[in-house]
Amino acid sequence: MKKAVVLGIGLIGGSLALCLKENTTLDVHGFDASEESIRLAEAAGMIHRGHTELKPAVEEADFLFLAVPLGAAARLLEQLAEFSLKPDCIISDVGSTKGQIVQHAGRLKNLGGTFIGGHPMAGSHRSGVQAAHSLLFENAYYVLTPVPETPMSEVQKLSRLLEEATRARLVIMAPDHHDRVVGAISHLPHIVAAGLVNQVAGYNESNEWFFRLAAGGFRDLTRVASSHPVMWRDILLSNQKAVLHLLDDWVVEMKQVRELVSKGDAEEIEMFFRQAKEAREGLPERKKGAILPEYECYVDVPDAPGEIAKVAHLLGMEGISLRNIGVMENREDRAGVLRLVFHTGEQLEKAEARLRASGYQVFVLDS
Ligand SMILES: NC(=O)c1ccc[n+]([C@@H]2O[C@H](COP(=O)([O-])OP(=O)(O)OC[C@H]3O[C@@H](n4cnc5c(N)ncnc54)[C@H](O)[C@@H]3O)[C@@H](O)[C@H]2O)c1
Ligand SMILES: O=C(O)C(=O)C[C@]1(C(=O)O)C=C[C@@H](O)C=C1
Repeated sequence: MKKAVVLGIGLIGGSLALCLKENTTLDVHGFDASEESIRLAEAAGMIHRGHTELKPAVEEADFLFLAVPLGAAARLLEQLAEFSLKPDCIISDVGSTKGQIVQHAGRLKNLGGTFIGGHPMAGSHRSGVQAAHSLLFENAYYVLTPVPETPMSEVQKLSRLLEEATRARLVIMAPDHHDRVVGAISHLPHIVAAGLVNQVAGYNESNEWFFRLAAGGFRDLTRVASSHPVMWRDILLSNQKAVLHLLDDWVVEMKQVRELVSKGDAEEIEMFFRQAKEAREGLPERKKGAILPEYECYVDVPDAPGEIAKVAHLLGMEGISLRNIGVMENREDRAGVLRLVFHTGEQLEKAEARLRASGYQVFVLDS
């Protein structure tokens, strides 16, 4: 039986291990510096076998996946270069930037097997093995970044395995191209979200109404500011050039808005928002979930006993059936947010109207 080892059983590594175990015939091993994560992964049946020592974990491996923060991934690669891996072993990673790690692997002349950079474009602000789930990558793009020297047969082998395991859409990109694009749609937004939260947190220190009044807009826009600081530190450090360029453009963009506001230019201000709305509505849809698209909304509820039952009862009385219900944990204060998923858009609309009529605040996100 062929062996796959996931190094780092957190959100992404745990999800990948689950996918490999559920959807392939591979013997799936997990390695993590944290004994607790390995214990949890074994207990949840995420892996066939867990390790906290590297050498026995990677021996005889046919596939190795590095799923640790980028700084740790570079150090793990150096350690792997000291072992004699199987010559046909494929080593990949899931890191959010690709240029630096691909270059690093290329320089490690003793590294056995073939290294192919990888990055699933799916994730969460949550981290750790407890946040892992097997549908995380479904229908998401999964980028592979081979270099010209990488044998095509190995790229195909990895691509087929990942497609089978994760049901993601595999795409191939040059590492630098990947870093420029992902810098704009992921790294810059994370910086903006964190900067905004820090700015408002500063105001809130002397006046706590700032956080208390924060509603959908602030919360939607800043969800990702709850992400793992070490992971994001490593992402910015490993994508310095692209991020600096993007930040310069962002400053120009903000200066332009400042100018419009300072001039009181109504027409141009409206145009600024109109252009963004049109562009946002043109984003390609990403349908998640087994087969069905998600018809979902978020409802603010007081964090009190019986609140979930009250919402479910209201909907039940209208004959609206729920496909899924979840409690979001991203509220710092006393209220909570329920995520409701319906089978059809019609049911979603009906539920929205019913809940609003009963005084609930309902948010429907554009897909
Ligand atoms: N979180 C996301 O949304 C997301 C999405 C795509 C890719 N990624 C990338 O995936 C990688 C992992 O991120 P995550 O969100 O799964 O993080 P995580 O914190 O959930 O998991 C990381 C795991 O690695 C372990 N670990 C850390 N250093 C280690 C070391 N030296 N040796 C062994 N184990 C070690 C930790 O104990 C933890 O279990 C990062 O490189 C990140 O850039 C993250
Ligand atoms: O959904 C989130 O919370 C994420 O931040 C996921 C996200 C992203 O920016 O889209 C974060 C980093 C990854 O490299 C890929 C995906």
